[in-house]
Amino acid sequence: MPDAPVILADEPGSFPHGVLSARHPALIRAVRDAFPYGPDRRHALEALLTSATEGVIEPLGTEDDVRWAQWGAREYLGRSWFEVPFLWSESYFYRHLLQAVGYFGPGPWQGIDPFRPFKLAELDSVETDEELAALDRLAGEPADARARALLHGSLWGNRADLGFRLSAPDASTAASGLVADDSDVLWSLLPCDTVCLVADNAGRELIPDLLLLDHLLTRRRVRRALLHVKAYPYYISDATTADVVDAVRRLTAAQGEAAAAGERLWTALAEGRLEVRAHPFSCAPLPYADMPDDLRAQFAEADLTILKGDLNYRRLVGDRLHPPTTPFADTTAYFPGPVAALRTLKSDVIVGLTAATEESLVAAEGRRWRTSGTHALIQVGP
Ligand SMILES: O=P(O)(O)OC[C@@]1(O)O[C@H](CO)[C@@H](O)[C@@H]1O
Repeated sequence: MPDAPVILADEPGSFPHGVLSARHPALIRAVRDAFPYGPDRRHALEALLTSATEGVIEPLGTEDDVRWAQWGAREYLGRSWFEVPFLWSESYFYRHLLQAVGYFGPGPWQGIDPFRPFKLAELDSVETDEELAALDRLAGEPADARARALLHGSLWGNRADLGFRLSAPDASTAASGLVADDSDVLWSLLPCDTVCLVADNAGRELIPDLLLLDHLLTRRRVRRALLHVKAYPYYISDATTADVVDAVRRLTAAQGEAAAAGERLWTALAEGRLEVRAHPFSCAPLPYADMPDDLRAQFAEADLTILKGDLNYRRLVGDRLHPPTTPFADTTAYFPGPVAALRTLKSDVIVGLTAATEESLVAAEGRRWRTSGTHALIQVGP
């Protein structure tokens, strides 16, 4: 449904309004408190706090303004953050946040990921220890059962999103079932030559993503894997190349099966059977339907592309209020090859449900199922 309404954040009480009015200020404060930034950076963060909640969208004042103009800024500068497409304003907020902390330099804070302390804390957590230890128990299972467990590990790892947890203190609420499950179609596409996984969050999501890729490579379900990460820090916990390195190191430093997987992943990276890519469009405020030709060609190289997470889903099907029964294949027909979405539901966008599933979710939860992170889906198209 390309004509379904684009999601804005202008309605108080709505999910997107809450992200801009509560999550973003909380994030600015968390970043400010996580680093001994000097007065200049603190002042810039305060200014962003005011702008993002009460002000209008302003240029960056750097050469990156040219790229953002091509990505839509021409149309949105001078307008309230709440009145432009939610996907756009969120993305631009993160770009401004990097500006405020001096990430793009020049200066002493150049290249310092403002979200790194949160990512590292997660890698060091007891939960990560437990998840890695569970791999030893999985080792005795038949290959099929192991594969399915690893797929589900990667899927539910998407709940480990720091942005989500900033505004959802009850995020540990037990997970429920899948609202759509095309996993049989996904498995039917394997074995194949090249799988591409478009990563989402670092830490407790990236580790199971890597374990899934390790399994596919080791069991010869794929010959090579392409791992797309963000070109720079984004949406708090989104994975960059540095986060891939941290995750693989975390695995190699563990015990048992986790350490063995870490060693294999290290070797696969060194041999090019696992290749990390970071395209600038990974941080664009636009749907994948607008992807540039060179990225389209990269996805076309793959026999299967797996997109992880909520934001990638919004970008894949379009950040719009689609009727939930819109076929997933209709919204992804433009994608240059078979594409799978693995996502926990953390925003209003949803397609590909049966009428009965939508009805029972609404009857049980009103609108909450769309954003609570307790439901998940595996959808495959086109
Ligand atoms: O892409 P992810 O990490 O699964 O989720 C990102 C997210 O938490 O951020 C956005 C709101 O800020 C929503 O798309 C979603 O709730």
